[in-house]
Amino acid sequence: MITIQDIAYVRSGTADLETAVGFAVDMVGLELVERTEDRAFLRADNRHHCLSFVAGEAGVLASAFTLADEDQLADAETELAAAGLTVTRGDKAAAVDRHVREFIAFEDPFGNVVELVVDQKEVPTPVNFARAAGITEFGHICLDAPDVRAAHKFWTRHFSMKVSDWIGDAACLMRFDPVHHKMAVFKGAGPGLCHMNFQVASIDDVMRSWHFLVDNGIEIEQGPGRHPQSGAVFLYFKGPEGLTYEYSYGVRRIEDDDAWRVRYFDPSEPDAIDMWRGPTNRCASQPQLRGLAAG
Ligand SMILES: CC(C)c1ccc(C(=O)O)c(O)c1O
Ligand SMILES: [Fe+2]
Repeated sequence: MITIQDIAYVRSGTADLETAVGFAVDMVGLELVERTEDRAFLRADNRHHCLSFVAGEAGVLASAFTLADEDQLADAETELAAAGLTVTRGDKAAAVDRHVREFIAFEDPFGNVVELVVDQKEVPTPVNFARAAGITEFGHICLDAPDVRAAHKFWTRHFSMKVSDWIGDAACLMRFDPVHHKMAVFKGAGPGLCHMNFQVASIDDVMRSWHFLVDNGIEIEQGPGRHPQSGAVFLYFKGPEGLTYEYSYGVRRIEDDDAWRVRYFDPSEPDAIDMWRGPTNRCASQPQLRGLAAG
């Protein structure tokens, strides 16, 4: 069993570094910590970065989680290889590029590239947010997979993850610490990053950002709304090259694992992911998920 310590970062390719960075800074509000000709690193909290862009082909390159130390990394390497996965150890230059000491990479059963890292660099100075979006931290990663049940099996068999809630066969929300979920899987045609989430300090922040993003002509995918699963007030919006960002406020904590009863939400219900039943542009390509699709 591989014990996950936390989420680390999303690494994304971009065919237009300038635009990708401009959006992450000016719209999302992240701090640009480092920029070279073909790289950019952005942060939302004390992690050196939670999002990096690499100039090249557009699309997510990897999603990363931290492990406690090298021994755990070596054990993870052994366990995943024994499960039949191809596991690659990052070389020194690649580790430096990720601002971690060591890492391994593998593809989940659906082709999502996942990196497990040790000693992600911590930056203790307060974040110099580019705008007052109220971001408090990098909240969660949501991956796409065509078979959410199989993805749940993979993540709970090999990793210290527990399901918090199901949204039918459309989504599985998982936790590895008291936060309701820091990892989710959403039904998609293939691998991909469904979205990356940032927690904000108040409902006012969500609502203010909604107006700000609309005023700036940004595509709102869904929200403002309230997720019945985590209880969080949310807003999804689209960045360049299809990268979806989510702000949310008020995610539930599960302090007593034994007392938590996993719930099952019916994705065909209109309030499956939004108790406020607001409109959505989400899942236009998957009308079978009626509660999650444009209504
Ligand atoms: C629809 C997606 C997977 C989803 C569902 C519920 C929550 C939540 O309860 O906070 C999310 O954050 C989601 O992204
Ligand atoms: Fe989310």
